[in-house]
Amino acid sequence: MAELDNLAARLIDGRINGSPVENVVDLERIEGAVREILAAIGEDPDRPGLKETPRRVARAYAELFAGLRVDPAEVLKTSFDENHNELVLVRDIDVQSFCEHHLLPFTGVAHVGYIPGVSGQIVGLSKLARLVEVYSRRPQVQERLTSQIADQLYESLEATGVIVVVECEHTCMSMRGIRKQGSKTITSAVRGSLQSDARTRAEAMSLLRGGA
Ligand SMILES: Nc1nc2c(ncn2[C@@H]2O[C@H](COP(=O)(O)OP(=O)(O)OP(=O)(O)O)[C@@H](O)[C@H]2O)c(=O)[nH]1
Ligand SMILES: [Zn+2]
Repeated sequence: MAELDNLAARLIDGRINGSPVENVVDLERIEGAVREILAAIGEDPDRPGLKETPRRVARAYAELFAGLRVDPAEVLKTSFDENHNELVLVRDIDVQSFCEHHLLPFTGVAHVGYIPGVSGQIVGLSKLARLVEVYSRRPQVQERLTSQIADQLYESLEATGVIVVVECEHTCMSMRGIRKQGSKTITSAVRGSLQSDARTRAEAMSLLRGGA
């Protein structure tokens, strides 16, 4: 498992640096736990329809929680010196994560923007989406997901400012519990000049809401 500690994320295609993620988690342990859950809810884990289920769930979990084994800093390691000093914003990055309270999915979008630092270092746009992926593919709360993305970007790029807005629907609120469908939770994290300068922040907010 240690082999994964420093690998860059290749999570969007279900692989980490070319290795299927299922090769690096304890599949048998997950399988055993899933068998237990099936038995505990009153199912027969050995009936034909469920026989392969623990194995399938284990492989699915390996993929869904692969972000735990990836160093987010690695994702942003490749940067370019472009001398660009204004806002770069990628809107509507798909988010698929799991609330850590119920291990149920929450899904939606993330908008990620930054103003490069004095050195003008920029990163490939896909790296912003990969950063979202690394932090999403873990047991999460939406607030932490949002601030982790912002903090990593701020730190790794030595950015002047960062803005991250995440909008998600939580199935733990729609499928169970209070059962309210369609409600969206919106969280934001701003750092640096995007925190201290209201005008810059307002401009970024307008862009991420679809303005020009
Ligand atoms: N702040 C925050 N809360 C979340 C997130 N995901 C799930 N939750 C909430 O976590 C809380 C857990 O509350 P508990 O009272 O411990 O658990 P519960 O009895 O299952 O709560 P109910 O969902 O109200 O039935 C719930 O209110 C969930 O809505 C998240 O990303 N951020
Ligand atoms: Zn939940």
